[in-house]
Amino acid sequence: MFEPAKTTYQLNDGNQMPVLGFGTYQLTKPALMNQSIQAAYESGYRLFDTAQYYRNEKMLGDAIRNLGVPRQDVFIVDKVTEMNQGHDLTIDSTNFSLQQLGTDYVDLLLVHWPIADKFFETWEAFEELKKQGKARSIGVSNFTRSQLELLKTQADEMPVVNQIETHPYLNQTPLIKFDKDQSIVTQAWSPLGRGVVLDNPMIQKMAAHHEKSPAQIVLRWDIQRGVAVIPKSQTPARIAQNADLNFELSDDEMSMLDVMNRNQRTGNEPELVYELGKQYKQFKK
Ligand SMILES: NC(=O)C1=CN([C@@H]2O[C@H](COP(=O)(O)OP(=O)(O)OC[C@H]3O[C@@H](n4cnc5c(N)ncnc54)[C@H](OP(=O)(O)O)[C@@H]3O)[C@@H](O)[C@H]2O)C=CC1
Ligand SMILES: O=C1CO[C@H](CO)[C@@H](O)[C@@H]1O
Repeated sequence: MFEPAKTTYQLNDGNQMPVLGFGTYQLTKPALMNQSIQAAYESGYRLFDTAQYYRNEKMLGDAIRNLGVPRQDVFIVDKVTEMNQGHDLTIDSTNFSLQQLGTDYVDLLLVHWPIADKFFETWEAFEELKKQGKARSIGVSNFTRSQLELLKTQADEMPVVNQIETHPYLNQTPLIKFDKDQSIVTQAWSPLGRGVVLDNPMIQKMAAHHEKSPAQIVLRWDIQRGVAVIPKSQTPARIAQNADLNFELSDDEMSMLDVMNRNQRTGNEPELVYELGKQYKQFKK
């Protein structure tokens, strides 16, 4: 039985993280943010995903406070943007993010993208923020296997979450397996491929069969393959629909979804972003 408010993954640091979360990228108007967070909370979402880059932390913090629920009832994910990486900037910008959100801690703090020239010092700052209780859990986003292996050579503690782009057209099966072997929970960003995968005829056929929408099929596939999801919608009916995942895909349906991969990204290629950091390091020498 999938009950959004109660279904969680056990993280490697002992904390629990909801399997379902709500993405807030591009929600930049207070009224729409309020309405969307209210609808999401009522539908059972407890995790809310933001980033310094989204310029909406204050708005999200206000919308959460407007719910009138205890702080511990929600799970806030924030991310330190490329520009704010490095030891001191990570600490300072996170303190500013906490002020913007109006909270003493985030439940999960992520390195938004791996940047070569700030790689280890950023993570050191993350470990300090965790010790100070400002981040209950620490993780990364858009890290490849080789970047996780590199981090392991110096990290005192490894990330507990890797938030990556994954959907049926970018299934990321090898990285998800590697994450799992390292006790890292994979969280899918753009789980709906920003809408692109919803037109797939085979997904539509499965949706008709289950009397569900294509979005529900894709989100259910993620949950059944052990991946956490953070779909975004500003449409109340879709917000509710994306949390209504109480059905099961057969093994055959799971296999069909598993082989739709086209290596098709909606966002940046993590290795390229990382390499740019390397080039910048050379340039500064
Ligand atoms: N770590 C990272 O680098 C990144 C993290 N993220 C995070 O992941 C979240 C989700 O990814 P995002 O890029 O927003 O894309 P999604 O894959 O969640 O797709 C969002 C789009 O799908 C539409 N949609 C939502 N639900 C349905 C539905 N049931 N039926 C039809 N269409 C639907 C939305 O429309 P509408 O809103 O109009 O309803 C919107 O256009 C972000 O909001 C952000 O929090 C995203 C990108 C990168
Ligand atoms: O979180 C994010 C929102 O989307 C952007 C555009 O694709 C990404 O670059 C960024 O990582």
